[in-house]
Amino acid sequence: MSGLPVGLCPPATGGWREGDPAGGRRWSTPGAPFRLESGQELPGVRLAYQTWGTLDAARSNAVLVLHGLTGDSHLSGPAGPGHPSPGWWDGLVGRGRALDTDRFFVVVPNALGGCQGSTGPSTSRPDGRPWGSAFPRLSIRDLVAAEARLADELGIARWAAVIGGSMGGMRALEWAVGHPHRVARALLLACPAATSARQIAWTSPQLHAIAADPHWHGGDYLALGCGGPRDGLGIARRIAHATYRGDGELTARFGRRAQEGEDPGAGGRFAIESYLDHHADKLVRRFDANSYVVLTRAMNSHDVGRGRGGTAAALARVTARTMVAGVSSDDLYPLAQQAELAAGIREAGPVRVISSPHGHDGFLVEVEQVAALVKELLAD
Ligand SMILES: CC(=O)SCCNC(=O)CCNC(=O)[C@H](O)C(C)(C)COP(=O)(O)OP(=O)(O)OC[C@H]1O[C@@H](n2cnc3c(N)ncnc32)[C@H](O)[C@@H]1OP(=O)(O)O
Ligand SMILES: N[C@@H](CCO)C(=O)O
Repeated sequence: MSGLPVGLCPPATGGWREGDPAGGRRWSTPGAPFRLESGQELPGVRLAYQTWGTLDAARSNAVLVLHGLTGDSHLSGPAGPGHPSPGWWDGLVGRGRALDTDRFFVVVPNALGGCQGSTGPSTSRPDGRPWGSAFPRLSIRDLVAAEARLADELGIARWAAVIGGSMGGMRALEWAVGHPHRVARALLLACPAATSARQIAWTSPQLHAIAADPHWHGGDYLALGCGGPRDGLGIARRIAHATYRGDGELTARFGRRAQEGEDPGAGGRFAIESYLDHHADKLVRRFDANSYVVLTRAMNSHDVGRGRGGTAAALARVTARTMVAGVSSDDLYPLAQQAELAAGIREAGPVRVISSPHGHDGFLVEVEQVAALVKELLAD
C-alpha cells in the first residue's frame, strides 16, 4: 500500500456502498475455488441476482439478461432500499411485456467483479480484508464462467434466451460462442466481436485518472478506511459519458449554452460541463472505483476469437437463433462492428438498427425499441 496518510483521505461514508439485501437480491452460494482464464484462482465466487416470473417444471423458460459496465441486477422497478437508481431497463419486464413474466423466468445477475453484491474487489478475502489491489484481473470469459455456475446452481441447463448490451452484449456473445448448447436464442446489442483500439484508447485516460488520484492508494483505499479516488472516478465518468452520447444530441440539448447563472468566459461552466459534472457525481455515489477498473479491463480483454482460431471461427460456433442490433448514432460501438457479428453468425439476420440520437447509451434509453426486438426474438 502507498499514498497519503489515512487522515487525508475523504471519509468512507456518504459515497458508494454495496447493495442492501432488502432490495430483493439473492445470492448464489459461494462455490468451490474458481479458476480464471489467467490461471489465477478466486477462493470462491458469489453472484448477486434478481429474478422475475417463475421457472417452469422443465426449466426451459429462463432468460438471462446481462447489464452494461455500471449496471446491476436491478433490471426493473423503482429506486428503493438497496437500489440507488430505478431499473436500467424498466418497463421491459412484467405481465404482457416483452419479457412476459407469465411466460418467462428472468434472471439478472450483477457481474463478477461488480459492486452490487457479487464477488469483486470491494468484497472480502477469506481473511476478512477487502480484496482491493489483490483482486485478480478478470476477462469477459471469467464473468460468463461465473454466470454458468449460477445457471448450474439454478438447474438451468439451457437458456431460452441470453440478452445483453455493451458489456452485457460481450457476455451474451461469449455465452453463445463458448456454451452454444446452453443458449437457444441471443440478442447482442451494441457490442463488438473484439474491443477495438479506439475503444481501448478511450479507457486509457479513464484508468490513468483513477490511478492518479492520491486517494487511490494503489487500489487499497477500502482497507485503509477511506472513501477512495472520487475525483479520479468522476473524471473517468466524464470522459466515458462524453463517448456514450451522440454528437447531434449534445449539440441539440446543450450547444454552446452557458450553465444557468454561470459565465464560461469568467470561470463558469458551459451547460454540457455541468451535465457531465452531474453524471460524474451520480456515478461516484453509486459505484466502486476498483470495480470500475476491473470491469473496464475485462471489457478491454474482450476478443471472442482469442484461442479459438480467430473471430470467424469463433462466430461459426454459434447455434442460437441470434439477433444483432446497434444504435444508429453510436460512434463508440459503431454499426460496422455489429455488421461483422451478423455476417459471421449463421442464424443471425441482418443487423437491426435502433434509431436514436443518444449514441451508445441509446441501447439503454430506447427501451421501447429494445422491447420490440426482444418481443420478436421470443415470439414463438
Ligand atoms: C437512471 C439510472 O441512473 S440507471 C442506474 C443503473 N445504471 C445503469 O444501469 C447504467 C446505465 N445508465 C446510464 O448510463 C445513464 O444513467 C443513462 C443512460 C440511463 C442516462 O440516460 P438519460 O435517461 O438519457 O439521462 P440523461 O443523460 O439525459 O441525464 C439526465 C440527468 O442529467 C441532468 N442534467 C441535464 N442537464 C443538466 C445540466 N445542464 N447540468 C446538470 N445536470 C443536468 C438531469 O437533471 C438528469 O438528472 P437525474 O438523472 O439525476 O434526474
Ligand atoms: N452508460 C452505460 C454505458 C456502458 O455500457 C453504463 O454506464 O453502463
